[in-house]
Amino acid sequence: MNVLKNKVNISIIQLAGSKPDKLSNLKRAEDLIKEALSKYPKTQVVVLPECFNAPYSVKLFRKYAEPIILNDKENSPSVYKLSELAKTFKILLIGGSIPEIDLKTNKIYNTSLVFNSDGELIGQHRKLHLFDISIPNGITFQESKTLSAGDKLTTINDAKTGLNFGLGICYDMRFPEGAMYAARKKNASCMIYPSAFNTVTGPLHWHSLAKSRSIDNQIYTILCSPSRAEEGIVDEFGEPVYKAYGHSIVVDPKGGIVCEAGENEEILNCELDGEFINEVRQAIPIGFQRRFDVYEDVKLKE
Ligand SMILES: NC(=O)CC(=O)C(=O)O
Repeated sequence: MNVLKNKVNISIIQLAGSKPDKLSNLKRAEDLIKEALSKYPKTQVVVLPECFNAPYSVKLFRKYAEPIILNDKENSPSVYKLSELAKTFKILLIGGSIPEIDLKTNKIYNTSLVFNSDGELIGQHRKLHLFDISIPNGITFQESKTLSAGDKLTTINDAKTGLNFGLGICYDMRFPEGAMYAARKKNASCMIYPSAFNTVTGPLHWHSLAKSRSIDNQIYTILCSPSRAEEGIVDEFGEPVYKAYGHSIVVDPKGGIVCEAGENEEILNCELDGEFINEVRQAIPIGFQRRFDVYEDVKLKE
């Protein structure tokens, strides 16, 4: 089966770590999307990083959270802006992630929204695996203190670009089942993870995880991070809350790095090529060679 019929051109925007002013974060995203399209006019898909509209901070998620209401600039300014940008620039926009409040339950989620080139919301992923870790002399982060976890895997098929992809957020990439489900069950050609690793876990695992998700499933893996400012991501008092790793990256189905950013604000651009996926799968046909007679099939539910 042809996993991706036509080549798809994608720009990955390594935005500056978010500042306390939400509207200026949205404006910065708009400016860099404009820049991406003027530098790379063939761009069909744009990806933004995790928590691109607010400081990445357990204490601040609730303060910055907004409900997902369409066409409501006042109450859902980020949702409004993402839809407008997708429509204005005629792009499939993977809108990083934003803190979301569910007004029925009052719960907060870390949510990625996807808009097609008509500005329609075609997908929504709530971070499934919350980033709760404690590395001695390294970093402690407990998203579950204020966030709730999503309860669904997400794959999205965009009819206009022909891109069929799995979507996860950051820590989700550490759990291979999401990528396996997207690639094996849903025929996805890539996994896209808006992310924000840090300067402790980034050097440890960022590249290896991107390569693993690609090699295991013979798909493209796209990680989009905020840039690493000297002072890191700060709160409204200028206190550092998080230092993002940077190094946004695209890994191909063979495990090769297609492009990688440094630590500063930067725009990556490349093409996703379905023919290359086919070539890799023919050369190393692991898709047909699984030994479910020896080990049980992984129970990937619909
Ligand atoms: N920020 C995250 O969700 C994940 C992360 O930094 C890591 O897994 O490391």
